[in-house]
Amino acid sequence: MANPGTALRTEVFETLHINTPATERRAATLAARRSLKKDHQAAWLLNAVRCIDLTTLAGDDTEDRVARLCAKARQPIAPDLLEAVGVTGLTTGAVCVYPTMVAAAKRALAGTAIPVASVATGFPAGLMPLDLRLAEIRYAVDQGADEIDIVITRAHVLRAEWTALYDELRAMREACGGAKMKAILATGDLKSLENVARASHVAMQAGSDWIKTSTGKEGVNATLPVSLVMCRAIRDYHVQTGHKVGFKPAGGLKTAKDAIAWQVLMAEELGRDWLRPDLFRIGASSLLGDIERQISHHVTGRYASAHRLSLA
Ligand SMILES: O=C[C@H](O)COP(=O)(O)O
Repeated sequence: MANPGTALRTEVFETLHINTPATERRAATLAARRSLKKDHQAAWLLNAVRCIDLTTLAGDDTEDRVARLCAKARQPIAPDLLEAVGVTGLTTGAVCVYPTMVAAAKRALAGTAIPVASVATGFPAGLMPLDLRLAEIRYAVDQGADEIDIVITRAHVLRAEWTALYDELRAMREACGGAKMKAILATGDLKSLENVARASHVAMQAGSDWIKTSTGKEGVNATLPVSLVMCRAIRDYHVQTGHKVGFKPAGGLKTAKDAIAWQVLMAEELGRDWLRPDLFRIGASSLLGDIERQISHHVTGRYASAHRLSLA
């Protein structure tokens, strides 16, 4: 269900303080969980696949590359491996592309329920006049995008301009129309965990359906401490308003181990509801390869050599 947002309520976050060492300690325990049984690991990895926003956001993207990405989204794991674990119909959560690639992605995914997400608003820096950023959202929606991944103006956070940030996000939300909105906070640019929490609250109050860590292009992208802070903000917002906002870590998630750690975070901090694609996405361009390798290991008992697995 879409998040309608609320009025801007700065009192929710203005005085908050985050204990950084405690956050880092808690995050470190998530990455080190040993309690997951082997059988359960395959199930967790398959769940990660259905939550992946399979992404290509490169300067040399072409319609052919996007078509190949979409073929992978339709069939992310080799059919013989899926059959061995008794799963059918597995797809990724979405594909994520630049606006000019949306039409090609829609064509390649015709007949499936896989949504197309488009970045917009001058991704990745967002340093364009607001009317052009809004026009870009409308272009992507016209092309058929089901979800829009916007970037925020980092300077609004760094200067504590909460009304400006809220108004900008509200305008973007409106430009999305019927498409869902993910707000990319670019946490690597925000300087402090307090700023990450404040930006998370403003993005949710303005009606974002997901809050997302990073573009994948910042110097530091998704980390567990930042994700923990964002999940706590989602939890607080849910308690305050009854609305469930999703979470999307993105940038640098490459291993099956990462996929497990972030799902443990969701399950422990937010509960099992947040392990579904409507409330959890992993933005990743290369994670699928390692997940497929681990599932292959689970099925066959050995690691497949690289030439046996598709190029992901
Ligand atoms: O939103 C997705 C990111 O751009 C993907 O980052 P990645 O290439 O590090 O997986």
